[in-house]
Amino acid sequence: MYGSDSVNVDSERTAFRRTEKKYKLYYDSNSKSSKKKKQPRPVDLSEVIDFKSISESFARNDDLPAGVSKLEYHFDSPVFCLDNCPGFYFIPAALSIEEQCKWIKESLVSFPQPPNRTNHNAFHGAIHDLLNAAKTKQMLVKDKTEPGEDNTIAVDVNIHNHRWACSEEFDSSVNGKSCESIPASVLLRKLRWSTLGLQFDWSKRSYNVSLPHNKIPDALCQLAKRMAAPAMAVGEEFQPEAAIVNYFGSGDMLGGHLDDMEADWSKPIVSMSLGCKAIFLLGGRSRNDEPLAMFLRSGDIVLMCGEARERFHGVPRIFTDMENAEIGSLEKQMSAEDDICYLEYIKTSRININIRQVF
Ligand SMILES: O=C(O)CCC(=O)C(=O)O
Ligand SMILES: [Fe+2]
Repeated sequence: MYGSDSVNVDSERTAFRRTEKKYKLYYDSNSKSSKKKKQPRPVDLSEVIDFKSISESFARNDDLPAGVSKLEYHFDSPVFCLDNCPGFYFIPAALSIEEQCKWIKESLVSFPQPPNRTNHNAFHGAIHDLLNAAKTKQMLVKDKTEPGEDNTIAVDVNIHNHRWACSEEFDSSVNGKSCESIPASVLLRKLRWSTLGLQFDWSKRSYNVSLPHNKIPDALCQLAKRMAAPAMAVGEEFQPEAAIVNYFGSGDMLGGHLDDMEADWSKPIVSMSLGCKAIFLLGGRSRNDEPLAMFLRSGDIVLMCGEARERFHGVPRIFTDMENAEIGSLEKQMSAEDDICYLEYIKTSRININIRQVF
């Protein structure tokens, strides 16, 4: 899926890699060394397909650009298809602002909770309550104290060999013992993925059904079933069994890949975008095929099934600047005091939840 081959083996000679480089965030080399704030290298976005403007012009005058069709499907939002890419569906603004906020919060609060795994498991083991710990400025303390020894640090949670401690109370020289500590805010910033439902084992590139897991939460299941419907055969219902939540910060990208670990490719992957706007690349069966670039905004849904699942795809860029991020309505919706931590996070981040039927 996101195997390291996606960027390393894939040389810059492939069309996919060249397009990734075209849109990737680079800083101008001379501005980096200067005292001035570093400036992103300007990028030409004129070839990026914009389904928001396609949708707006369709609503105004029933007009669609060549190669784009609208599916005859009774849905609140229009469902667009690409004529030369069967199995690919784009539903712009499919989620209301309220739904977007709900799923941003869930992605930060409950989705990274064990038994769901995250990229932090490999180094830190299971971490509980990350968002709350970041909100209350705690540190993850890896304690070298032997079990049973006295411990004077304020302890809020005690899991395995690490625990949350208040930053003010934490002193690495407590008891003269060396402790490793990492601010929860740093761990939250470095959260890259979490897996829901059946757990995906990245090292084996397969689902490991023996790992403990919870079912996909009911509300997410219902949403995925509803959104998958335009891509399902008549009379069939999508069965959400696993989901991967991707977290992107400024400069992060998801290299070109195929999602090929699910048994039945006729079933769609339901992929929802939250937060800052991104560029999505939809390539062909080979990395040598020139990919199409399109914007993904908060609330957009993409479905990929059938032939579309054989196409390389990836996310080379997210936009975190005010002008391009396009999260004004989200910011307004999250302006309440209680939501500040989510707002601070999402102002410079994108979250993607993609839901899969595994069997
Ligand atoms: O972030 C996205 O929009 C795409 C995610 C994706 O392709 C994946 O997780 O397999
Ligand atoms: Fe993917």
